[in-house]
Amino acid sequence: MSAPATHRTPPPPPSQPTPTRSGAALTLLDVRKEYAGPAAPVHALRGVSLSLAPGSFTAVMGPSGSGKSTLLHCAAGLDVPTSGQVHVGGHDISRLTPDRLARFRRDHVGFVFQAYNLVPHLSVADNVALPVILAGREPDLAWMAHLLGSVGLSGMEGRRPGDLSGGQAQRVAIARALFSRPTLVFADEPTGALDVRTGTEVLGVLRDTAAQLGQTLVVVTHDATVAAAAEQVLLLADGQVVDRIDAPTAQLVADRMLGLER
Ligand SMILES: Nc1ncnc2c1ncn2[C@@H]1O[C@H](COP(=O)(O)OP(=O)(O)OP(=O)(O)O)[C@@H](O)[C@H]1O
Repeated sequence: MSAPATHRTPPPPPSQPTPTRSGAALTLLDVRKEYAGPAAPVHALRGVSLSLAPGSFTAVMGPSGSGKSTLLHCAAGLDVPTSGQVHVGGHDISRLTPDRLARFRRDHVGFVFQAYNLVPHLSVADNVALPVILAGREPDLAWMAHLLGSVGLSGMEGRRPGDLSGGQAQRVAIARALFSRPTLVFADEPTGALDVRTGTEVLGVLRDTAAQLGQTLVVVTHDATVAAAAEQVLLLADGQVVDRIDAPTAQLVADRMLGLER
């Protein structure tokens, strides 16, 4: 990945180098996002450029309101930037029509939310298969069995979400996100609703399964321990990437975050 900082150096100035697009799983070029505010527009992203290598695991951290979720949503095709480009597999997805963007998400993106977003009256197996069924495709049941085994849910196919612990429910959400074999997997605070031990286990499941499948993983988190499990951490402040930490440790991430919040 090329992003705008070097290993363990002070934060760079806000201007960011343009990364190369060749061979990257995901490239953002000068992405800006404005929302209408009550008085003035809110500048949620102010020119983010980055490039993620295929199969890499990146954590995104930053103070509340710094633009983390907006960044994830623009990169995943859940939202459209006001300007700038989002390249996936050589295509700029930032200017697709809503229909084509929906098809892009269905075929290329897995998303894990903090609140699991499972359908309560459907079984574990049906929750996992739902996006594929809604896309009009036949679910691959052998793949389902493999995936549920990988996330530690073998034998729980018939349970309803209400009969699962928080950690189990998030494992179902992870299996659902990975079931269509997406190239990009995004997770917004996937451990935010879990206790520390369960969160660590669930994150390990997400990281290991995505690594087995060669997927590019991007996780937004407030937790320095979660971020330290990534290969690199991007720090956002006021809508810009202001630092990057390679080979992060929890202490290093916590220290840099403290620096940002001062
Ligand atoms: N739909 C929206 N309409 C108007 N403003 C928005 C909208 N979504 C986000 N914002 C604003 O954009 C800025 C960035 O929000 P975003 O949710 O991306 O930040 P965040 O870093 O993910 O915050 P948190 O850590 O609190 O979840 C904030 O000022 C927020 O209030």
